[in-house]
Amino acid sequence: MLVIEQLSKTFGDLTAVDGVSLAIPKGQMVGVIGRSGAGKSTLLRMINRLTDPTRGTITNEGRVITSLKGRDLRLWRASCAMIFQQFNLVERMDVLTNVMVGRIAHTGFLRAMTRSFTDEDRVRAIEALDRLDLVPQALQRAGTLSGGQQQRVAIAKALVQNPRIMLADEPIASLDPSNATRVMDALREINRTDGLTVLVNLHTLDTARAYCDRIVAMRAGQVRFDGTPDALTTEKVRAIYGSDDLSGDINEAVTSTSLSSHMSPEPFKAVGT
Ligand SMILES: Nc1ncnc2c1ncn2[C@@H]1O[C@H](COP(=O)(O)OP(=O)(O)OP(=O)(O)O)[C@@H](O)[C@H]1O
Repeated sequence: MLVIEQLSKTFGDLTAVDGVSLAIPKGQMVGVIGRSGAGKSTLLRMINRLTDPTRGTITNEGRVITSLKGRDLRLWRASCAMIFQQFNLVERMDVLTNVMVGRIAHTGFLRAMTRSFTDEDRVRAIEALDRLDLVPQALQRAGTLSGGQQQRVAIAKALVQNPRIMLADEPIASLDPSNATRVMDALREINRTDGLTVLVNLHTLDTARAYCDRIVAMRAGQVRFDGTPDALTTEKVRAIYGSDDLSGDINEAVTSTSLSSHMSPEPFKAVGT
Protein backbone atom coordinates (compact mmCIF):
# COMPACT_ATOMS: atom_id res chain seq x y z
CA MET A 1 0.00 0.00 0.00
CA LEU A 2 1.27 3.42 -0.98
CA VAL A 3 0.08 5.95 1.58
CA ILE A 4 0.23 9.68 1.00
CA GLU A 5 -0.63 11.85 3.99
CA GLN A 6 -1.28 15.57 3.93
CA LEU A 7 1.21 16.08 1.13
CA SER A 8 1.84 19.67 0.05
CA LYS A 9 4.23 21.47 -2.23
CA THR A 10 4.66 25.21 -2.45
CA PHE A 11 6.71 27.11 -5.02
CA GLY A 12 7.17 30.57 -3.49
CA ASP A 13 3.63 31.89 -2.95
CA LEU A 14 2.03 29.20 -5.09
CA THR A 15 0.63 26.05 -3.51
CA ALA A 16 0.87 23.45 -6.28
CA VAL A 17 -0.26 20.50 -4.13
CA ASP A 18 -2.35 21.23 -1.08
CA GLY A 19 -2.79 18.60 1.65
CA VAL A 20 -3.32 15.54 -0.53
CA SER A 21 -4.01 12.25 1.25
CA LEU A 22 -4.45 8.99 -0.65
CA ALA A 23 -4.09 5.30 0.15
CA ILE A 24 -3.35 3.26 -2.96
CA PRO A 25 -3.48 -0.53 -2.65
CA LYS A 26 -0.85 -2.57 -4.46
CA GLY A 27 -1.89 -3.39 -8.02
CA GLN A 28 -4.40 -0.61 -8.48
CA MET A 29 -4.52 1.42 -11.69
CA VAL A 30 -5.24 5.03 -10.78
CA GLY A 31 -5.96 7.83 -13.23
CA VAL A 32 -5.19 11.35 -12.01
CA ILE A 33 -7.17 13.98 -13.87
CA GLY A 34 -7.70 17.72 -13.61
CA ARG A 35 -7.11 20.91 -15.51
CA SER A 36 -3.71 22.12 -16.51
CA GLY A 37 -1.93 23.41 -13.40
CA ALA A 38 -4.07 21.35 -10.98
CA GLY A 39 -0.94 19.78 -9.45
CA LYS A 40 -0.96 16.34 -11.11
CA SER A 41 2.69 16.32 -12.25
CA THR A 42 3.92 17.74 -8.96
CA LEU A 43 2.09 14.98 -7.09
CA LEU A 44 3.68 12.24 -9.22
CA ARG A 45 7.11 13.84 -9.01
CA MET A 46 6.87 13.91 -5.21
CA ILE A 47 6.02 10.20 -5.10
CA ASN A 48 9.16 9.50 -7.13
CA ARG A 49 11.04 12.09 -5.02
CA LEU A 50 12.08 14.07 -8.12
CA THR A 51 10.47 16.93 -6.20
CA ASP A 52 10.69 17.16 -2.42
CA PRO A 53 7.44 17.86 -0.58
CA THR A 54 7.11 20.98 1.53
CA ARG A 55 4.93 19.10 4.03
CA GLY A 56 3.44 15.66 4.52
CA THR A 57 4.65 12.08 4.25
CA ILE A 58 4.68 9.23 1.78
CA THR A 59 5.05 5.63 2.94
CA ASN A 60 5.18 2.47 0.85
CA GLU A 61 4.59 -0.91 2.49
CA GLY A 62 5.16 0.85 5.81
CA ARG A 63 8.50 2.38 4.78
CA VAL A 64 8.82 6.16 4.97
CA ILE A 65 9.75 7.35 1.49
CA THR A 66 9.89 11.05 2.22
CA SER A 67 13.00 10.71 4.39
CA LEU A 68 15.06 8.44 2.09
CA LYS A 69 18.54 9.62 1.15
CA GLY A 70 21.55 8.50 -0.89
CA ARG A 71 21.51 4.90 -2.12
CA ASP A 72 18.09 4.16 -0.57
CA LEU A 73 16.63 7.10 -2.46
CA ARG A 74 18.20 5.93 -5.74
CA LEU A 75 16.77 2.45 -5.20
CA TRP A 76 13.33 3.91 -4.47
CA ARG A 77 13.46 5.89 -7.70
CA ALA A 78 14.33 2.70 -9.56
CA SER A 79 11.48 0.77 -7.95
CA CYS A 80 9.10 3.59 -8.75
CA ALA A 81 9.64 3.98 -12.49
CA MET A 82 8.49 7.15 -14.17
CA ILE A 83 7.56 7.75 -17.78
CA PHE A 84 7.06 11.19 -19.26
CA GLN A 85 5.16 12.84 -22.09
CA GLN A 86 8.44 13.44 -23.96
CA PHE A 87 9.72 9.82 -23.68
CA ASN A 88 13.19 10.71 -22.26
CA LEU A 89 15.16 8.47 -24.63
CA VAL A 90 18.56 9.10 -26.16
CA GLU A 91 17.44 9.48 -29.78
CA ARG A 92 20.79 8.69 -31.40
CA MET A 93 21.17 5.45 -29.43
CA ASP A 94 19.53 2.23 -30.56
CA VAL A 95 16.36 1.01 -28.89
CA LEU A 96 18.00 -1.96 -27.14
CA THR A 97 20.70 0.22 -25.53
CA ASN A 98 18.09 2.74 -24.43
CA VAL A 99 16.19 -0.04 -22.69
CA MET A 100 19.35 -1.48 -21.09
CA VAL A 101 20.12 1.93 -19.61
CA GLY A 102 16.98 1.27 -17.56
CA ARG A 103 19.05 -1.39 -15.77
CA ILE A 104 21.23 1.41 -14.36
CA ALA A 105 20.03 0.75 -10.81
CA HIS A 106 21.22 -2.84 -11.12
CA THR A 107 24.37 -2.44 -13.23
CA GLY A 108 25.69 0.79 -11.74
CA PHE A 109 26.12 4.20 -13.30
CA LEU A 110 29.65 3.63 -14.67
CA ARG A 111 28.75 0.40 -16.46
CA ALA A 112 25.67 1.99 -17.97
CA MET A 113 27.69 4.95 -19.22
CA THR A 114 30.41 2.75 -20.70
CA ARG A 115 27.65 0.52 -22.08
CA SER A 116 29.21 -2.65 -20.71
CA PHE A 117 26.01 -4.49 -20.15
CA THR A 118 25.72 -8.10 -19.06
CA ASP A 119 23.98 -10.93 -20.90
CA GLU A 120 21.24 -10.73 -18.29
CA ASP A 121 20.73 -7.03 -19.08
CA ARG A 122 20.37 -7.93 -22.77
CA VAL A 123 17.97 -10.78 -22.11
CA ARG A 124 15.83 -8.66 -19.80
CA ALA A 125 15.75 -5.81 -22.32
CA ILE A 126 14.77 -8.09 -25.22
CA GLU A 127 12.05 -9.72 -23.08
CA ALA A 128 10.66 -6.28 -22.25
CA LEU A 129 10.79 -5.21 -25.92
CA ASP A 130 9.04 -8.42 -26.89
CA ARG A 131 6.19 -7.66 -24.48
CA LEU A 132 5.77 -4.33 -26.19
CA ASP A 133 6.01 -5.75 -29.75
CA LEU A 134 9.23 -3.89 -30.41
CA VAL A 135 11.80 -6.62 -31.07
CA PRO A 136 12.00 -5.79 -34.82
CA GLN A 137 12.99 -2.23 -33.88
CA ALA A 138 15.63 -3.28 -31.29
CA LEU A 139 18.64 -2.15 -33.33
CA GLN A 140 17.01 0.94 -34.81
CA ARG A 141 17.95 4.38 -33.50
CA ALA A 142 15.28 5.49 -31.03
CA GLY A 143 14.85 8.85 -32.77
CA THR A 144 13.66 7.14 -35.95
CA LEU A 145 10.64 5.53 -34.25
CA SER A 146 7.12 6.97 -34.14
CA GLY A 147 6.05 8.77 -30.96
CA GLY A 148 3.92 5.81 -29.88
CA GLN A 149 6.78 3.37 -30.43
CA GLN A 150 9.15 5.66 -28.49
CA GLN A 151 6.74 5.77 -25.58
CA ARG A 152 6.54 1.95 -25.63
CA VAL A 153 10.36 1.86 -25.58
CA ALA A 154 10.21 4.14 -22.54
CA ILE A 155 7.81 1.68 -20.90
CA ALA A 156 10.18 -1.22 -21.70
CA LYS A 157 13.04 0.81 -20.19
CA ALA A 158 10.94 1.38 -17.07
CA LEU A 159 10.06 -2.34 -16.88
CA VAL A 160 13.68 -3.55 -16.80
CA GLN A 161 14.16 -1.49 -13.64
CA ASN A 162 11.97 -4.13 -11.95
CA PRO A 163 9.65 -1.49 -10.57
CA ARG A 164 6.90 -1.98 -8.01
CA ILE A 165 5.13 1.17 -9.07
CA MET A 166 4.82 2.78 -12.48
CA LEU A 167 4.22 6.52 -12.61
CA ALA A 168 3.18 7.90 -15.99
CA ASP A 169 3.01 11.68 -16.40
CA GLU A 170 0.71 12.38 -19.35
CA PRO A 171 2.16 9.51 -21.38
CA ILE A 172 -0.28 9.95 -24.28
CA ALA A 173 -0.55 13.73 -24.44
CA SER A 174 1.54 14.02 -27.60
CA LEU A 175 0.27 10.89 -29.37
CA ASP A 176 -2.40 10.31 -32.00
CA PRO A 177 -5.43 8.23 -30.90
CA SER A 178 -4.22 4.87 -32.20
CA ASN A 179 -0.76 5.22 -30.64
CA ALA A 180 -2.39 6.48 -27.44
CA THR A 181 -4.52 3.33 -27.32
CA ARG A 182 -1.47 1.07 -27.74
CA VAL A 183 0.39 2.87 -24.95
CA MET A 184 -2.60 2.74 -22.57
CA ASP A 185 -3.18 -0.93 -23.47
CA ALA A 186 0.49 -1.63 -22.63
CA LEU A 187 0.20 0.11 -19.25
CA ARG A 188 -2.95 -1.81 -18.41
CA GLU A 189 -1.43 -5.12 -19.50
CA ILE A 190 1.55 -4.52 -17.19
CA ASN A 191 -0.80 -3.53 -14.38
CA ARG A 192 -2.97 -6.63 -14.79
CA THR A 193 -0.23 -9.19 -15.55
CA ASP A 194 2.52 -8.04 -13.19
CA GLY A 195 0.27 -6.61 -10.49
CA LEU A 196 2.18 -3.33 -10.68
CA THR A 197 0.57 -0.27 -9.16
CA VAL A 198 0.09 2.29 -11.95
CA LEU A 199 -0.57 5.99 -11.42
CA VAL A 200 -1.21 7.82 -14.65
CA ASN A 201 -1.84 11.52 -15.19
CA LEU A 202 -4.30 12.07 -17.99
CA HIS A 203 -5.86 15.04 -19.68
CA THR A 204 -8.84 13.17 -21.05
CA LEU A 205 -11.49 11.89 -18.74
CA ASP A 206 -12.74 9.23 -21.13
CA THR A 207 -9.28 7.58 -21.17
CA ALA A 208 -9.20 7.54 -17.36
CA ARG A 209 -12.70 6.03 -17.34
CA ALA A 210 -11.83 3.34 -19.87
CA TYR A 211 -8.58 2.17 -18.29
CA CYS A 212 -8.49 2.95 -14.58
CA ASP A 213 -9.92 1.22 -11.49
CA ARG A 214 -9.99 4.50 -9.69
CA ILE A 215 -10.02 8.16 -10.64
CA VAL A 216 -8.49 10.89 -8.53
CA ALA A 217 -9.48 14.35 -9.73
CA MET A 218 -7.51 17.38 -8.64
CA ARG A 219 -8.29 21.05 -8.66
CA ALA A 220 -6.03 23.81 -7.34
CA GLY A 221 -3.73 21.25 -5.73
CA GLN A 222 -6.50 19.46 -3.83
CA VAL A 223 -8.24 16.14 -4.38
CA ARG A 224 -11.84 16.96 -5.34
CA PHE A 225 -12.92 13.45 -6.28
CA ASP A 226 -11.59 10.02 -5.43
CA GLY A 227 -13.58 7.00 -6.50
CA THR A 228 -14.54 4.57 -9.23
CA PRO A 229 -15.23 5.86 -12.76
CA ASP A 230 -18.95 5.11 -12.30
CA ALA A 231 -19.19 7.44 -9.32
CA LEU A 232 -17.84 10.39 -11.30
CA THR A 233 -21.10 12.01 -12.37
CA THR A 234 -21.54 15.04 -14.63
CA GLU A 235 -22.20 17.24 -11.58
CA LYS A 236 -18.96 16.12 -9.99
CA VAL A 237 -17.07 16.75 -13.22
CA ARG A 238 -18.52 20.28 -13.30
CA ALA A 239 -17.40 20.86 -9.73
CA ILE A 240 -13.88 19.65 -10.52
CA TYR A 241 -13.42 21.56 -13.74
CA GLY A 242 -15.30 24.64 -12.56
CA SER A 243 -18.73 25.78 -13.75
CA ASP A 244 -17.38 29.30 -14.26
CA ASP A 245 -15.66 28.24 -17.44
CA LEU A 246 -17.95 26.49 -19.88
CA SER A 247 -15.37 26.25 -22.63
CA GLY A 248 -12.39 24.01 -23.18
CA ASP A 249 -11.69 21.46 -20.49
CA ILE A 250 -15.15 21.37 -18.95
CA ASN A 251 -17.05 20.94 -22.20
CA GLU A 252 -14.70 18.18 -23.21
CA ALA A 253 -14.94 16.56 -19.79
CA VAL A 254 -18.73 16.82 -19.51
CA THR A 255 -19.20 15.62 -23.09
CA SER A 256 -17.05 12.59 -22.49
CA THR A 257 -18.95 11.91 -19.23
CA SER A 258 -22.30 11.99 -21.04
CA LEU A 259 -20.96 9.93 -23.92
CA SER A 260 -19.44 7.32 -21.70
CA SER A 261 -22.73 6.91 -19.82
CA HIS A 262 -24.25 5.74 -23.13
CA MET A 263 -21.45 3.32 -23.85
CA SER A 264 -20.96 -0.01 -22.18
CA PRO A 265 -17.36 0.11 -21.05
CA GLU A 266 -15.46 -3.08 -20.43
CA PRO A 267 -15.98 -3.93 -16.75
CA PHE A 268 -12.80 -3.72 -14.71
CA LYS A 269 -12.19 -5.18 -11.32
CA ALA A 270 -11.54 -2.40 -8.84
CA VAL A 271 -8.54 -3.64 -6.87
CA GLY A 272 -8.89 -3.00 -3.17
CA THR A 273 -11.81 -0.60 -3.51
N1 LIG B 1 9.32 23.92 -10.51
C1 LIG B 1 8.30 24.76 -10.41
N2 LIG B 1 8.48 26.05 -10.05
C2 LIG B 1 7.45 26.90 -9.91
N3 LIG B 1 6.15 26.55 -10.12
C3 LIG B 1 5.90 25.28 -10.50
C4 LIG B 1 6.96 24.33 -10.66
N4 LIG B 1 6.41 23.14 -11.03
C5 LIG B 1 5.08 23.36 -11.11
N5 LIG B 1 4.77 24.64 -10.79
C6 LIG B 1 3.44 25.23 -10.73
O1 LIG B 1 2.65 24.40 -9.90
C7 LIG B 1 1.31 24.31 -10.41
C8 LIG B 1 0.97 22.86 -10.64
O2 LIG B 1 1.75 22.39 -11.72
P1 LIG B 1 1.69 20.89 -12.25
O3 LIG B 1 2.65 20.78 -13.38
O4 LIG B 1 1.85 19.97 -11.12
O5 LIG B 1 0.18 20.80 -12.77
P2 LIG B 1 -0.48 19.75 -13.75
O6 LIG B 1 -1.83 19.46 -13.22
O7 LIG B 1 0.44 18.58 -13.94
O8 LIG B 1 -0.58 20.58 -15.09
P3 LIG B 1 -0.37 20.11 -16.62
O9 LIG B 1 -1.52 19.23 -16.93
O10 LIG B 1 -0.38 21.39 -17.40
O11 LIG B 1 0.98 19.42 -16.67
C9 LIG B 1 1.28 25.15 -11.68
O12 LIG B 1 0.77 26.41 -11.37
C10 LIG B 1 2.75 25.22 -12.08
O13 LIG B 1 3.00 26.41 -12.81
